[in-house]
Amino acid sequence: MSVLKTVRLTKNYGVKRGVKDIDLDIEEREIFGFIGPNGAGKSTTIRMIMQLANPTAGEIYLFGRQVRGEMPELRRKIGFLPSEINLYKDMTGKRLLEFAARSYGLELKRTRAFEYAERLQYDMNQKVKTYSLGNRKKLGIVLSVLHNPKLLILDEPTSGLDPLVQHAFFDLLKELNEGGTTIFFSTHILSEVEKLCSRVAIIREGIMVRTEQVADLASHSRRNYAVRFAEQGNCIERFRLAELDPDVAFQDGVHHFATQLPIHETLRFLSQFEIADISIAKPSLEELFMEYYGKGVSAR
Ligand SMILES: Nc1ncnc2c1ncn2[C@@H]1O[C@H](COP(=O)(O)OP(=O)(O)OP(=O)(O)O)[C@@H](O)[C@H]1O
Repeated sequence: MSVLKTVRLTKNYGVKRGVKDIDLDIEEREIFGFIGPNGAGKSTTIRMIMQLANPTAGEIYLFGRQVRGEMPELRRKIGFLPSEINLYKDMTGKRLLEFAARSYGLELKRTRAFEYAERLQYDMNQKVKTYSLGNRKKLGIVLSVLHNPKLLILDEPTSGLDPLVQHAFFDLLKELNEGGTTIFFSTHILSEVEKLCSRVAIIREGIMVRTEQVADLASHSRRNYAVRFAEQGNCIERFRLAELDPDVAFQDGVHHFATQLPIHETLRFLSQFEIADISIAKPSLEELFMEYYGKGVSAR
């Protein structure tokens, strides 16, 4: 079942670019990553899903129902962590959590909030105005999961968390997911996607460039070649290697290039010449992302 779906979701900020034609479809129990560089449009998309910003065009479906105006019964099934958290500063974290629990008809001590706080090393007895960024984030996280939501939407949840707390937080997310919570989170950090997600959507300059299984990302046809020919020296021009890759480079006797051509075609081309040594490697996930981020990849 689709838990969160957007169809051609678009937001224009006057003449400024927001996001265009965002199509997401997140299945029940997925951990889905929404990755893109700063300013790509992640928060804009999430704010529309959470009805904090009005779409210019497009549709949003939550749990199979189209979102139109306020829908408090849907909101109760969702846990949300905004990228910037504004909270009542004169209250302690505990008071705020009590307040939030009550709004869901729950008693704080009957929720798992104390356990979560301990796992995230969060002292809920301090007043919010004394909080560091990390502590605000921790409170935001506990607030977002307090009511055991079916869908958790997290906008850059790890910024401000130290590595130890991040680790505890990821464990918590995995556990919630195993318990049935669908998770959608935005990030610009690739390793977070690799660690947690089954699928990922890549957004760049307001446009989704790809949605893919994380496991499939590294298995694309592009391969990195390193070739040493029997003939000494730089053979790029002599062997017309730029036909395989205009960015071919020669270093320490080895020719380096990458191509999406089928391997057998590349080898057929290269075997016109005497090869002393060759290695063929899959690109790393990091390289693939840099390609999606950096170059003009056509939207699909
Ligand atoms: N309220 C606003 N008014 C005008 N432009 C906005 C507004 N909010 C966002 N934008 C613009 O929309 C684009 C997308 O911004 P958004 O905050 O959604 O990106 P992001 O992917 O969440 O970035 P980051 O990782 O830096 O948080 C940017 O060009 C930004 O300047």
